[in-house]
Amino acid sequence: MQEIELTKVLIGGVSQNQAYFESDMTELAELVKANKMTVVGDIRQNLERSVAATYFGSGKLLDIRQLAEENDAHTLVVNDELSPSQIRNLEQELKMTLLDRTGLILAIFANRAQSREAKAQVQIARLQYELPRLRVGEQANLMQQGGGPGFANRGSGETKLEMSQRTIKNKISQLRHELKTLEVAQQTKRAQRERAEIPTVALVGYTNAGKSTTMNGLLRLFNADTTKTVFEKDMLFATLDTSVREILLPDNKKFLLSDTVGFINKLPTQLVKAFRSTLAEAANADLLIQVIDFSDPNYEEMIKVTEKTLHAMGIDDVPMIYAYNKADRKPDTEFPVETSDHDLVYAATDSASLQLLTQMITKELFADLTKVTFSIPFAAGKWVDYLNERTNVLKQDYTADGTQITAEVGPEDRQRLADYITTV
Ligand SMILES: Nc1nc2c(ncn2[C@@H]2O[C@H](COP(=O)(O)OP(=O)(O)OP(=O)(O)O)[C@@H](O)[C@H]2O)c(=O)[nH]1
Ligand SMILES: [Mg+2]
Repeated sequence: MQEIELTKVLIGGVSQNQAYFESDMTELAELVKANKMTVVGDIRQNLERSVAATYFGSGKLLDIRQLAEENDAHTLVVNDELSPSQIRNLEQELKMTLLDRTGLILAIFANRAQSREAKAQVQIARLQYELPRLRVGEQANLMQQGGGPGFANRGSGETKLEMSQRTIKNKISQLRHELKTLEVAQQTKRAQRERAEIPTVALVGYTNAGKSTTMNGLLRLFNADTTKTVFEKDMLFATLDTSVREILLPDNKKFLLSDTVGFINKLPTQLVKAFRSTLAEAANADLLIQVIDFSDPNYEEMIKVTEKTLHAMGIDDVPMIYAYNKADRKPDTEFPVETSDHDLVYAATDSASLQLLTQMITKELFADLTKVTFSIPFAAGKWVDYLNERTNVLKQDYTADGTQITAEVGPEDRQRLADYITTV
């Protein structure tokens, strides 16, 4: 019963005349929705600086109380990360449950995490967030009971009311250890792929920009097996796990494409750290595609947030294509258009757009391919299979001595098959 009531929330924020306050609040409402709660009221206050003890000024607290009663709301979600004492004071004054932006994002991640790795990462982040907020007594931390507004009952499991700081710290190191083991397995997989020399591309960007839709579009265009598509939805943080898929192009070139977790303004620092290993796919990629929701008036700020987050993750030196998506929603915008070598305007739902994106990816990944003719004796026939499987074969003739084969190959293959080269 209580849980149903807790899903009705008020959202609130203190504006210090920030340029992006309005869109921040809209985003907060979206986050609330993504956490399966309903916004029934909205409170804003213009202050030079938020109040140290209670975030809002005292007059505003009365307004909030009234609005909460009128709308039967028992939870207040605020747009900033509050200090533990601010949360405590507000809960006491308002007789409401308080959830700050960080707590809300952590809650979404906790409810949405699927894989063991994502679950462990999110749980570490949550425990780090809770550590300074541990409380004893009757108002004790709702989140730990699993029945709070933030976290659904399933998931993290650490439900004891009085979990001591030490227990939490132990739990964190245990989870870190578990994560290490999982990471080793991932690294092995990555190393295998690297040995196979298949170039890798990672889709990165702000949450809801269209990364998963782009991935699925490319899969539908080039892969017969459409069971490999990933989850896409108009919801913040639809994707929490990295998925890697092979894209095989008609000319036999192939690359691996990964879909990754989206970023958001004020992404909790605990999560940035937690997701570093998930984003290892992006860090090790040969090329990043930054997907941008071009139809969002705030897209430039979203690019900044993405770049800042990538930088915080130590991902700085990977070449990037800026893919301005959802052009179909932007009036008077022509698409698909390659605006420069590293920029395109497109729609992930449009196949001509996906073809253009593929061309740009191909140009970047396979720039060092050259046309080479090999003469391969029958005894070395396995190399004929090798070339047919792995490269774009342009011509193939069978002669008395063996196979004459012309293919587009990279420097490694040229070296590997150097003995058989006839013309370059
Ligand atoms: N009109 C239009 N909608 C799009 C386009 N690309 C994506 N969308 C929609 O945008 C929403 C978000 O798409 P996703 O692909 O799930 O976004 P994402 O970047 O993977 O988001 P997260 O996983 O949350 O980080 C979905 O409702 C898509 O249908 C596009 O080119 N045009
Ligand atoms: Mg996604």
